[in-house]
Amino acid sequence: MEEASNKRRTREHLQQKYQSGEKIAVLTCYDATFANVLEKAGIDILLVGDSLGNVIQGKPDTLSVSLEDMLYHTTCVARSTHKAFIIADMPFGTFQVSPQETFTHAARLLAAGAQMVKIEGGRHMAETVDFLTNRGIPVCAHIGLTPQSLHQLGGYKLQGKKTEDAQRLREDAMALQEAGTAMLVMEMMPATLAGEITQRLSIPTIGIGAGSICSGQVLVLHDMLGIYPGKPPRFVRNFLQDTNSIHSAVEAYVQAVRSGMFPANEHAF
Ligand SMILES: Nc1nc(=O)c2c([nH]1)NC[C@@H]1CN(c3ccc(C(=O)N[C@@H](CCC(=O)O)C(=O)O)cc3)CN21
Ligand SMILES: CC(C)C(=O)C(=O)O
Ligand SMILES: [Mg+2]
Repeated sequence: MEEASNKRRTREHLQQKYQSGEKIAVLTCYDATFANVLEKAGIDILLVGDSLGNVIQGKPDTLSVSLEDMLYHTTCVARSTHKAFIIADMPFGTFQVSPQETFTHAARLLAAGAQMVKIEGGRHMAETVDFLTNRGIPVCAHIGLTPQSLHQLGGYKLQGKKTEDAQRLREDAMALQEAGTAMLVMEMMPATLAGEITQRLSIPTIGIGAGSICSGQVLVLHDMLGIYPGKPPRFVRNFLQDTNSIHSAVEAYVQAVRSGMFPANEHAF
């Protein structure tokens, strides 16, 4: 019934999927043509990620992606879709200063067509999540490997390996949920830790390099098509190599996420 509907997906649709135990399939998307393919292939959520700094702009990291960049790509994705749920990343520097300033920036992303914004960070972002949530802006939080903290973390590395780091991530997740977070991305964390957090929370979790127990999965589109240059991270699977079109590759991804076939142990930590 839901799949037949031509209306824009809402948080209620996602909540229904989450409660029925159906896995949520997410991919990043930055432009109109791919957005159209992804929507037709049944992707639940299109994430306009700040990974566009790497993938679209050819930068070494996401740190210099601007709000204007995010607004432009969010507009492209929103304009060309009619039912996909769209989340936009808040880029580095636009959500750290104050909840008030963050609201102003997040409101622009919603005006550009996003239904939810994503913010990197743990318990220290709880106040901002609370502020936005109470003023009409749903927030997805992002913990574990938070690429915007590259220089703080010392590289794109697995997070939560030490007992005390794992405990901090558990507490971050609880604090963010408490503050009203609608969804939680967990990146590059041990599968057992991400699974434990998922079972403890009452909001959907979306994993990337966080094992198969999460409520859903996300990958960077160009990674799962095998066209991003360089050695892909361990959590990436190339879905294009066994099919003959991008549409089929994306359908295979949706199917693999829904059936629990992706991620396999080889993609997890
Ligand atoms: N194309 C692309 N894909 C991504 O997943 C991605 C981006 N860009 N840009 C922003 C961040 C950066 N991310 C990254 C980048 C590198 C690794 C990586 O090299 N992982 C290694 C392990 C490194 C280690 O533990 O020391 C791996 O083999 O998984 C992981 C995530 C995830 N995000
Ligand atoms: C990989 C996902 C979670 C992301 O934040 C991005 O694409 O920017
Ligand atoms: Mg991002």
